[in-house]
Amino acid sequence: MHHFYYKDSELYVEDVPVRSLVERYGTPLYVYSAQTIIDHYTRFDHALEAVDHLICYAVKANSNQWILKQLVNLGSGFDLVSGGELYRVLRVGADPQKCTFAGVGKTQSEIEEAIKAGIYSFIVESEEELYQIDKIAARLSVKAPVAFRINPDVPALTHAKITTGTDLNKFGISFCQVEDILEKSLKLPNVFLKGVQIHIGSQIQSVEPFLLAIQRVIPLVEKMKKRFGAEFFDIGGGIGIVYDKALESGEHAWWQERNELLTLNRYANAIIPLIKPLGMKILVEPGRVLVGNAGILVSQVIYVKKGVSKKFVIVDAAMNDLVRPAFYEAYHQILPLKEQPNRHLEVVDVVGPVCESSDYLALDRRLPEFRSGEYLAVLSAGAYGFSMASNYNSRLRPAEVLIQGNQIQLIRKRESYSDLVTLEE
Ligand SMILES: Cc1ncc(COP(=O)(O)O)c(C=O)c1O
Ligand SMILES: N[C@@H](CCCC[NH3+])C(=O)O
Repeated sequence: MHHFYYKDSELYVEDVPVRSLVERYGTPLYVYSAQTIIDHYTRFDHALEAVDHLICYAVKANSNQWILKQLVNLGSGFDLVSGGELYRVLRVGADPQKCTFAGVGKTQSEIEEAIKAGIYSFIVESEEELYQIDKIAARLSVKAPVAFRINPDVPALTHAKITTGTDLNKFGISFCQVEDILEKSLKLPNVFLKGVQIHIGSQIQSVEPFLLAIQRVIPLVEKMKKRFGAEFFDIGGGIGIVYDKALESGEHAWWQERNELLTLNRYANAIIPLIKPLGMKILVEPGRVLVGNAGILVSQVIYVKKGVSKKFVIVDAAMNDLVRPAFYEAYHQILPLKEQPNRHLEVVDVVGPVCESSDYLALDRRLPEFRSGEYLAVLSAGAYGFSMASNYNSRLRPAEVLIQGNQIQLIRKRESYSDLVTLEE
């Protein structure tokens, strides 16, 4: 579900023609729909209403302050993985008591910053980290809240690079080591057990891996509640979204819930019978499912090149702007800003100007013929799009605009050449 659709053959975001945005702000340009984020958050919140819950948005998915502000206004908490993310959420008025701090490599200064900010809980990923938190908390004369991230060793049935819950991954404490570390933690004077967390991966498209992981850890979670006073069970994020037919050309944007999709309701209905009997506060850490389909990346065709074996549509957005295709062979739907029903379809690679053969947005994609100067939209780019962007090849990172109804807000300016070098002076 999202608010991108065609009207009179023009691509719109909410009440605004995308064309008017590129004329004003240029390309490449990230365009977000605020209403889509609000709708997703609200749906998730309703879907979980049978349990005492807190949604902690995974800031890494899209960390623009104005996006975070939308989520603060909705009452969201935040899942953080760095001091930088903590800094961002505090700046936009997030309640630290709704923030968790995960990540395998929290530094001393990050731990200190999080304790001083008064976060709800650390999500501890190793024994050494636990001792470090205890030591820093002692120095600050406080008791720090900790939750253990259990690695349940289950397959997430997703891309290997975004699987996190098996013993081959660096994340969490192995299922079989948790009790031993828990016993040790009880002897530490400056930490106390607040909860348990799992997060098995990202872009998961069926409910089974979630069920398997939850079922696997439930006996341990119960024990941690009854014997050691854990108050929350954080079941992580990872819910996948639709990338292939995010918007069917010619159709209205409100795509129907299709049977095969892992919808928020389906997810909630499947897991609630398992977690409700625990009587604990349930945390979820969604990133992609809240913002993924709320953003597009708009780009202009620079050249069309007919090679011997392939035809290349060369655009002004590249892997530095959206790395997912290069990094995960990810599929993002591509649409013209202006529908041209009379154009014939052809198979092309849509590529950027970066000097890497993996710099592509689409490979062997059947698309309506594009001509230089025309615009296209790469859909479902709201999560892990700008937040993973870089300045590789000394390219300037794109501007970002947020739309709500007919309101247009430039939420990040396009970088300039001087931005590239200011920190080197
Ligand atoms: C600890 C943790 N929580 C939440 C998320 C959010 O994941 P997703 O965007 O797939 O919901 C991630 C990223 O995979 C993560 O590492
Ligand atoms: N960055 C990844 C997801 C990883 C999520 C963080 N653990 C993506 O674009 O799909």
